[in-house]
Amino acid sequence: MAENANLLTSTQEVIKEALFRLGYDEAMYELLKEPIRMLKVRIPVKMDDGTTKVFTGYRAQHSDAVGPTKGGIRFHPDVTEDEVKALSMWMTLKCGIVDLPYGGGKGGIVCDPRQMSMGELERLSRGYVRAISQIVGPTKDIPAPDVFTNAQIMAWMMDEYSRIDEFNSPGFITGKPIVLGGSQGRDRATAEGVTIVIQEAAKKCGINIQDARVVIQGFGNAGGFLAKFMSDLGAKVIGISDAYGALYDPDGLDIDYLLDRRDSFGTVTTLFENTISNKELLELDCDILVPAAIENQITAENAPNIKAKIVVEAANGPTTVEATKILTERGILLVPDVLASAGGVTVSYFEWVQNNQGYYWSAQEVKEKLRERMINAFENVYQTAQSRNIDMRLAAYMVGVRRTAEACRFRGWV
Ligand SMILES: NC(=O)C1=CN([C@@H]2O[C@H](COP(=O)(O)OP(=O)(O)OC[C@H]3O[C@@H](n4cnc5c(N)ncnc54)[C@H](O)[C@@H]3O)[C@@H](O)[C@H]2O)C=CC1
Ligand SMILES: O=C(O)CCC(=O)C(=O)O
Repeated sequence: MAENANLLTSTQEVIKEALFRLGYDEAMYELLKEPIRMLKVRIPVKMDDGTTKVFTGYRAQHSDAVGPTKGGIRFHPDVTEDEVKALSMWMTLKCGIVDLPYGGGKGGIVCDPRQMSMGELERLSRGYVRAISQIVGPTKDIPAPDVFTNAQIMAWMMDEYSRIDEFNSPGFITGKPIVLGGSQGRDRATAEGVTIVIQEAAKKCGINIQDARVVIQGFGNAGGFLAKFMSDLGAKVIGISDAYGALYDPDGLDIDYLLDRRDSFGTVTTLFENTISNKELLELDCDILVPAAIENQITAENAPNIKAKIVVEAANGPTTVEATKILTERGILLVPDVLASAGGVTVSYFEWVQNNQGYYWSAQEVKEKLRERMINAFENVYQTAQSRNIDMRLAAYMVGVRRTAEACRFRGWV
């Protein structure tokens, strides 16, 4: 049978199995198999050359049974409606796994920010907020950064929403600059969460981080901070990549140097002649492999060739359902995205809480609170997988979907 690389339908397969194993019926699956709300917008933007270009954007809200919806906004040429829907469903699962009072949301704009000026990006960001303003807000749906979006874009969006709302609304969006109500530690939170689960997974597999060889696909917010944290812990980061290629050194790469040379879109390999492909990178001999870029990177085709002992998904959706089965059967511990990358939304939640109370925490406080949630989440998913003899992705879906299903039941929806 051909492999299912459609992010939405493959997510639905696992959600269905998770719900049925938890004892829910077909009606609950019918409710949770798609977002409750999906807005498609067209955004006209005046370009620097005087022309007008019209961009397509989406905002999906998977479930608001538990609380407001929450999730990032992606600027990428490959954004599709199904991708945004699947991403919003994964946010519901993440929030359930780390126990945040949210449902999942996600947004995306089909564009290539690498080809746009700062002025064009600002007008696009503000236009998107105007287009979706009726369905978002601090108590409805709270956006955040994702691929090719950053604190500056969050700042423009917050400013635009505040104008519409006629009120300074820092709680509308997270991942803001600190001076606009951003939280300490949000910029590094995704990678910090990934580092914590790598440490927990390594303990389970008897791997000493200081002896570990690590390969990371993607060198942006998630992959870049992660490479730094892993090399600071004494691991040897032997491979990294970006959208254009990969760098490999069996003796370990100089991460500080590469971070210094990287551009704001996480690109660094274009400065080097001696590169390998992303495909080759994923199959390198290593102990820990971290896909931290985009979806559908580990498939039934290359899963048999993966040499890592642990695969930790910092990216959303990098491994197909079929590849998950192959890796699990091969005895490779796979820590799924909805668990591994939940550090970002966890500190986003902390940011929103701080905005709501108007009192701000120290970096240390944020770090400790994040650590506690990530360790509990890892242990909960790991024990579920062990006790039910299922793979870590299905276990994570079971842990993640349970609270939303319960909330739907108590509300009398199903
Ligand atoms: N930023 C965050 O807080 C969170 C990010 N994630 C996920 O982590 C992944 C990376 O996100 P960020 O680091 O925030 O994005 P980013 O925009 O900061 O960096 C993306 C990196 O991926 C590379 N990349 C893009 N297209 C690629 C391709 N076709 N092949 C190989 N590499 C490619 C880019 O060159 C760049 O190095 C995404 O899946 C995102 O959804 C998950 C949770 C939170
Ligand atoms: O920080 C957030 O609210 C969401 C981050 C996100 O989009 C993700 O975890 O995929």
